[in-house]
Amino acid sequence: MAFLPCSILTAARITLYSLVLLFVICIPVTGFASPSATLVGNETVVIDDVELWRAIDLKNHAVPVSLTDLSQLFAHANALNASLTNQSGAYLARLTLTNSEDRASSRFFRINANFVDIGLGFWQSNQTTSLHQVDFSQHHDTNNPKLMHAQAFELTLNPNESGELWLYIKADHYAKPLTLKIISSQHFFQQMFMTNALTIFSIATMLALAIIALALYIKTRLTVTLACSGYIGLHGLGWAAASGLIDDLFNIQVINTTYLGMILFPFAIAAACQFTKLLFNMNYHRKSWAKLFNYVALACIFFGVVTPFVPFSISFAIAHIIAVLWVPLAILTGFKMMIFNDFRAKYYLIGNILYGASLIYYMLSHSPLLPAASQAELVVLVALAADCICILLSLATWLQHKKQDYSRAYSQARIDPLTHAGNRHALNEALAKLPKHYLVCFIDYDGVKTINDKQGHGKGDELLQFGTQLMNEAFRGEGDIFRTGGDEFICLFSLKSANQFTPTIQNIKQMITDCQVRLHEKWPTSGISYGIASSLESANQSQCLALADQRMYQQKRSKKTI
Ligand SMILES: Nc1nc2c(ncn2[C@@H]2O[C@H](COP(=O)(O)OP(=O)(O)OP(=O)(O)O)[C@@H](O)[C@H]2O)c(=O)[nH]1
Repeated sequence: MAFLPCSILTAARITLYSLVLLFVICIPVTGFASPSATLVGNETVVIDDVELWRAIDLKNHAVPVSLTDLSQLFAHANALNASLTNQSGAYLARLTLTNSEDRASSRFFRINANFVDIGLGFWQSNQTTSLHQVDFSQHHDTNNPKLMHAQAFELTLNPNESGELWLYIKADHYAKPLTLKIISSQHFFQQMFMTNALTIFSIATMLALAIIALALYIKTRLTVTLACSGYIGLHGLGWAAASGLIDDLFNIQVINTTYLGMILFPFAIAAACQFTKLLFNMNYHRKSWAKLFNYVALACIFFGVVTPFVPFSISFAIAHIIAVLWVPLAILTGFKMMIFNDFRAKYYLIGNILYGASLIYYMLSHSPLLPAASQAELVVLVALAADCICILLSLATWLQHKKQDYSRAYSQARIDPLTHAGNRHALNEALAKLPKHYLVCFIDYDGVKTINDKQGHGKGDELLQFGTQLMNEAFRGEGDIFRTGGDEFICLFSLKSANQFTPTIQNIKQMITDCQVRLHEKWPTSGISYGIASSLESANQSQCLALADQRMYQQKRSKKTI
């Protein structure tokens, strides 16, 4: 009986020690257990970044080149408890892969990272000893698919082949969860087409609109068009860089161009501030608003200059804080301007609401609220392209109204407000355009002073208006009439050849006689005195005008002496 409690105690001790030992052994085993994937048919496998990547000490390691390097790095790597979003540095992943098919299976491995300085894949098959290496680094991915907003490489597994895929990645910033998607060729090419087509279309739209705005600036020299070009163009260039398009097109080795998007963004917003200020004429109508936009623009330029010299994660944060502050400011401005009945606000507001909505989607896609939201960058990019179209439309509306204002001012400066005949300014322009052969007719109304004195100035005005109307009707299509003084008018007739002089002079005389008859019916005490001179009789226009004036006075004098 004494033995029993002792053996039970020992057994309990052994069991306890075994459990502790098992627990101690299991911790690292479960902690470092590699995820695995089995390739079946066309199925897409998604591996979450939290369970995939292990953090490597960034400073004390060399880029792995062999299986031994990989194993050693992996042994000292730290498991992650969180997503790689907003992290930076070097990470390693080990994944057990099995091709369950009896045929070779080709798969694309899509790593959800925009910015990648070093990206290496190593395939160690269980069936062979050689280590197959693939480089998907941004600078060396020449043999890999050119996929915007992410990195990808292809791997073909033999029938029923299995093994381990190692992934080594290093970057200054991971903007989103570093999910790994293993996709069949069929699905990958579809996705690649859509992603690249939409990205290139959106960026091309932005750059084309920026060129249009720049062309408008060259033609009009209006600063608002230059600010518009900067606003749209810098956004377009920024996205071309951030999406990887510039890297894929030009393969620039000096710098990793994907990082440039964040550096260009503050400058794009500085241009947007100036565009907004100029579009709504804030310098004249809303000076405090103009000041605010100037300060925001200056702050953006400051951050734009600073960003290349700070760690990229800070540049990334600065750019995103600017976006989060800018969009509500732009929407608020659009709303306010709509309240002030400003015609330019319509497109401006629509564009910024679209862009703002896409940014909310982008932020939700990086939060637990909307984890299923995908292709957030693409959504933002397409919305931004639509925003840029709206921005150019608001500029077009601005220019249209400016043109109308200009035409109004132009005609107001050339039209006599009482009679609506051309004024002296218009006469000078018309004289400059006269052909070789022309006729000048000087006209002066008779008895205006008497009408003014006896019936009042209003009646005198009516006489001048009625007389101009009569002559406009009579000369329509043949001559242009201008008011040069109180009751003095000049009519210019352009002729195609010298043999038109005689018939045209006859015609003018007949037309003025007809006008006189109708004028007399309404104003019996008034009349028209006129003198005609031709380019044939004079050496220049001044002589011709003086001759016509002289003849008009001769006629007026002869009337008075009768
Ligand atoms: N109602 C009116 N009168 C004007 C206007 N501009 C000038 N006048 C008058 O037109 C007259 C022009 O002077 P005159 O040509 O000497 O006057 P008139 O009575 O036509 O004399 P004759 O030409 O010699 O027949 C002056 O009395 C001006 O005050 C105007 O815009 N409206």
